[in-house]
Amino acid sequence: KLTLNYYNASCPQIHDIISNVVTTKQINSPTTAAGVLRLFFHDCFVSGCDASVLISTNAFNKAERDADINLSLPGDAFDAVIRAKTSLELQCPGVVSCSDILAVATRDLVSMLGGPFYPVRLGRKDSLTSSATIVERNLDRPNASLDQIISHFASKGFTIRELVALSGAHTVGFSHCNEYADRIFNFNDGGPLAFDPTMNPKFAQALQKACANFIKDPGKFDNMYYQNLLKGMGLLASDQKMAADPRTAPFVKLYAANQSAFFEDFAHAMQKVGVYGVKTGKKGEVRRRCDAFNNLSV
Ligand code: HEM
Ligand SMILES: [Ca+2]
Repeated sequence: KLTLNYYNASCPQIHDIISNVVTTKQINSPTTAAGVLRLFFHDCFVSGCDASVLISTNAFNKAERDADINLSLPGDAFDAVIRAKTSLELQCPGVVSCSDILAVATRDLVSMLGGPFYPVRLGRKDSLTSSATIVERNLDRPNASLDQIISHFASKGFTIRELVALSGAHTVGFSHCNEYADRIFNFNDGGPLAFDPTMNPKFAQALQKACANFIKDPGKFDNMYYQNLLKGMGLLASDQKMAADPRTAPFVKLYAANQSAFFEDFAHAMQKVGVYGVKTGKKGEVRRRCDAFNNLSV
């Protein structure tokens, strides 16, 4: 139901406006791109790509963004979308949905980091609800088993190959220490410096020293993530398991060896994420502000 030319008549400048705003934002705050990519994923996997993650909590409702797993989504990512919305409201008031902005901004930022460019179909409506309570059951934690993650992705219609390709998003951005501390300290109660044996020992020891915000390569979207997994240098336990498991390892090896194959599969899977659970027609609205429903009494 979504189309490439949805705003051709109502807001022909949509692509220029979004791309200008997010480019400026990315230059001033280089962590924006990874943040927006994660924000998009956390939006789409929780009740579809409908900007439900952008809603602010108020006295009557604890919104998705205040669910524990979303607290580490960076403010700069939200800010990028809000800035694009502000600019669009000046040029084409009340026309472009926040969920479409998030989808286009994500694509623009991925390609700005050197990742693939892919078409984004438009016409999503924004959600009429946002509830913190449904978030955790729709997103995986790094300590989930690969069985859990695979079956969760399958339940949303994503194949194992698509799971491995989408996880390549972890080639950019960073992870807070608490997300992998259980792998580098006191692993299986083996003492304070015991680490997960699937990790490269030098890597584990370096992380123990530096256990702070660990920068991978926030600046570039490439297939390093898969090459690192093969060297035991995956940060998250869930990622590292993909290099060892026979169901996922063939794809990890393929993408580590062949960046074009990764880009092609990633681009395809991102388009699929982008139409997951979208709302059209009366099932949603075009929000005036991305952080609040139009009917402020709900
Ligand atoms: C398969 C299950 C997944 C798990 C368990 C997972 C878990 C995580 C965790 C724990 C972090 C670190 C957060 C922090 O410390 O702030 C992270 C970061 C990130 N995730 Fe995932 N993730 C998964 C899938 C995905 C997918 C499918 C995408 C996008 C297509 C994605 C995009 C990102 C990005 C871009 C970051 C870096 C964010 C930043 O630098 O601000 N993740 N993920
Ligand atoms: Ca959503």
